[in-house]
Amino acid sequence: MCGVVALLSNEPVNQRLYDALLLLQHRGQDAAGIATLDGLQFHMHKAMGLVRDIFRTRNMRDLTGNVGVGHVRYPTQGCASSNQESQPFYVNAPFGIMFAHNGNLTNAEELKQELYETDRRHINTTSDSEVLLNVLANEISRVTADRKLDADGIFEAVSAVHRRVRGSYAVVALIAGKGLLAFRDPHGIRPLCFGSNVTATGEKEWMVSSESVTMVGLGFKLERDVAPGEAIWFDFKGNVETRQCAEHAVANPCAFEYVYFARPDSVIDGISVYGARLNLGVYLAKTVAEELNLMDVDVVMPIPDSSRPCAQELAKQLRLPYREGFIKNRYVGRTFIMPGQAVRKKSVRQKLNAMPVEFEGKNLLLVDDSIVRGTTMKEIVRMARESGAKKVFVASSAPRVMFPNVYGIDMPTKSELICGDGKDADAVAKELGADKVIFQSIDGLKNALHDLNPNIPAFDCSCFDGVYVTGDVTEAYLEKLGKAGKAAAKENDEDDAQAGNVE
Ligand SMILES: O=P(O)(O)OC[C@H]1O[C@H](OP(=O)(O)OP(=O)(O)O)[C@H](O)[C@@H]1O
Ligand SMILES: NC(=O)CC[C@H](N)C(=O)O
Ligand SMILES: [Mg+2]
Repeated sequence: MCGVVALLSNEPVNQRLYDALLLLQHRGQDAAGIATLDGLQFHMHKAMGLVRDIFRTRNMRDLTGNVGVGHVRYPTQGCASSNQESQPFYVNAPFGIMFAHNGNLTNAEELKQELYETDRRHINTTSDSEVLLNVLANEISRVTADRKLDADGIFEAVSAVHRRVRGSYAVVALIAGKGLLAFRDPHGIRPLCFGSNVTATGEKEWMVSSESVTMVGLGFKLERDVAPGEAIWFDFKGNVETRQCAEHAVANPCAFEYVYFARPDSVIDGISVYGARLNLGVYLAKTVAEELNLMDVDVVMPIPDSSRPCAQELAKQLRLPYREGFIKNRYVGRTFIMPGQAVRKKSVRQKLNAMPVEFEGKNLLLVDDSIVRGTTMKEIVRMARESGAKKVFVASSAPRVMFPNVYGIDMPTKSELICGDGKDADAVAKELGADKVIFQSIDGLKNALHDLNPNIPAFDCSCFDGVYVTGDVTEAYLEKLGKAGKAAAKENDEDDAQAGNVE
């Protein structure tokens, strides 16, 4: 999962793009970048690392201009440790395009070949985002071969992109001298919204962003989500046009955004992420009440951070005391989105500390938002026992994660998932060393989200139910992805070992 943002104003945007990226940091911790456009000249600074470490005053000073795009990266394809693959990406023709992408293409390999053989375009990295940019550039080139670029031409190009590209993509693209384009894949798997503000001189300025939290943080009014398949064109003359560019657009937003990825204070496709997490607690409480004798539970305890709203609501529903027993070191980032398994493991230990007073002699019901590889929960159960817990029950607000995710969450192989081999809850409990493990049901997850926006026909729940909404994901593709994922994981672990990040 990555974060994208774009700003179009009549005032400088560098500082505000930086502020927006800080608010999107939870979506990607590996690399970040900002590009601005000043007249016809792009300025860019991108590097590996966290936003606050990458941008120095001298970099910020160089990012002049009143329009720009930004990106925080959590790699899903290509090389995690290469600055070459951090975003924004740039192509100089047609016009000069600066581009940022959140998502993952499922036909990137075929497109790469097609781009070379047919469109005579070379892709120099292993990033699918560079592929997507070149498809877009090629289609804009084709449309403008014999006419000037206008909104119709832009929308025609995006329609062609939708016809050629499969997978998930939420995109912002800045075209030199022309305008700012935003579009979302026909299933709307990854989030994208836009908002506006009035500047000191009374002119309207625009922001496009992965999450609405940036609108609130920067004083913009959220207009709405970009619809699945829709494109929005903000030209530099001040016109804004929107069009549905997909033939069969249907909303299938990713359920995992609500479970874990997005910030709780964002609203995605009309659903408050915080509200979704509370409601997941309501449904999870029902399952817990069926499967556990509540007399056996002394306290409900969250695993900070993401599970807190769910755990609080669950405790309220079950009329059980809620206690914080794990204290989080606020200087350690999210562990799930770190690229190597060894460093993830080490970080869980650095990140969470148990307070014995909340554990000694007690039966705990630990609540986490998800158990994916089991890295977090294995350590947590061990720490709970070491701190004197009597019984350790575990509940997960997400169902069992059994299938790889191909739409922008880095879990490409079944073998790395604790439930990838179909393990049931009892077998998971054994592996984690817990007395019992209870998972949310898939219906519980779907209902918890549907309750909050019945207009969404279906959510992408592929990592839970194996249903891939784009319809093109084959066993052969998953096998190939698995192999690439394993190789990347090995490389990341080796890099971490070399850098001394792990023992
Ligand atoms: O089973 P695993 O593979 O360990 O993955 C699941 C865990 O990872 C995430 O936490 P993370 O530390 O990334 O972020 P958080 O602080 O937002 O909870 C998530 O909230 C779970 O705790
Ligand atoms: N998580 C994402 O959105 C990643 C974007 C792109 N696929 C990359 O690997 O850089
Ligand atoms: Mg967590």
